[in-house]
Amino acid sequence: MEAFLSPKDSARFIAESSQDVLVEEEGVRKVAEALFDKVSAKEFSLAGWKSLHELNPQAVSDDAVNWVFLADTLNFSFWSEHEDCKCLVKYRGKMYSGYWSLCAAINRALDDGIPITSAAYYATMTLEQVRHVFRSDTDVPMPLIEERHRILKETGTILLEKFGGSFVTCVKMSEKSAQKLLRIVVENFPSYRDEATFKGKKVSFYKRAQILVADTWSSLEGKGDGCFSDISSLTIFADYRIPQVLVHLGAMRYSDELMRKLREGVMFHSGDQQEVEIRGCSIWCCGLICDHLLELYKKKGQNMSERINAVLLDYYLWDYARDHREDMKEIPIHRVRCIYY
Ligand SMILES: Nc1nc2c(c(CN[C@H]3C=C[C@H](O)[C@@H]3O)cn2[C@@H]2O[C@H](COP(=O)(O)O)[C@@H](O)[C@H]2O)c(=O)[nH]1
Repeated sequence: MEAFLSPKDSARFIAESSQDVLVEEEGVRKVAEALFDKVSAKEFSLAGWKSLHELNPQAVSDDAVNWVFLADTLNFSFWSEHEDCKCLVKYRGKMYSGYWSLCAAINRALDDGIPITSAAYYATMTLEQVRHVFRSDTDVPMPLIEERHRILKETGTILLEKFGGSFVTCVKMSEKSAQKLLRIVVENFPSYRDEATFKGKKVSFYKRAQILVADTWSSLEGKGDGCFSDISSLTIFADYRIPQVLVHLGAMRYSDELMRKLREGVMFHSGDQQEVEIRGCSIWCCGLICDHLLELYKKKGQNMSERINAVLLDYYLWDYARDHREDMKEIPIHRVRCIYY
């Protein structure tokens, strides 16, 4: 059976023949220049994963790694039909939305004595128990709750049967290689197989698998079993926020026809040509921004390959998108209900 192209090779192939999404070279250059001074900021650092996000586990521990595995197994599809009518989770007096509503629900369960990050528990949860743990504090439930239940059962059972119930086993098997861990995840956990066919070729994005490797790296602070020698080989994580911010910043552009569909709130399906073009061009665009940033520093005699990679660029742009919702409201997200992002 023909193998899937890697996310990086998929992105190159998609960007080369994309019809409705364009990577703007001039825009890429401008974004790289604008980020030049940001690279040394905490928002562009590995430490930012903990210091900027109170819901992320702060310890370096097996429990933290299993927290990350649970969160990234369910890290998909939080967008709501109406911005003012969405799932919110209240945790320690603060309301959280989107991805952070998932993290708040996980931490709320742990505080209530529910061992939600233990595979032995989540592999056998009933749908009612899943609804309770991930309940919203508004009357809008978290999207795709039935799918989340199915995936918890499937993923928890595999982790118990093949890896002793702990994602730490997978991390140790990866022998400090991000690509090896990525392969272990995609080969063993079906819900992470974020793949498509584009113009006759088998392409991959592996958004949740790649962010799982990245969040594991961050949680372990890039040390010990998390000292991945090839962390820079990962791409950004093709979700629905990164494309929005790239278009907002002028590094990427949609055709008039695609922009019209996005503005009308048209629903796309995972694997549609325009959806694949949005995701593939986002990955390719961010790879060019990274290359340009490294080049700018190289011209100043500085090798920044330890400080600039797609993971840190992604985290920075995703957090930027979070903090600039209002400024970006003219650029609609592309709407897909799927388990991949
Ligand atoms: N590319 C990229 N996509 C990311 C993340 C994260 C969470 N990462 C945090 C954890 C540590 C880092 O420091 C980040 O702060 C979630 N997502 C995706 O976004 C969407 C949710 O968006 P909204 O509805 O606005 O919450 C959904 O597809 C989800 O899968 C990321 O980092 N990069």
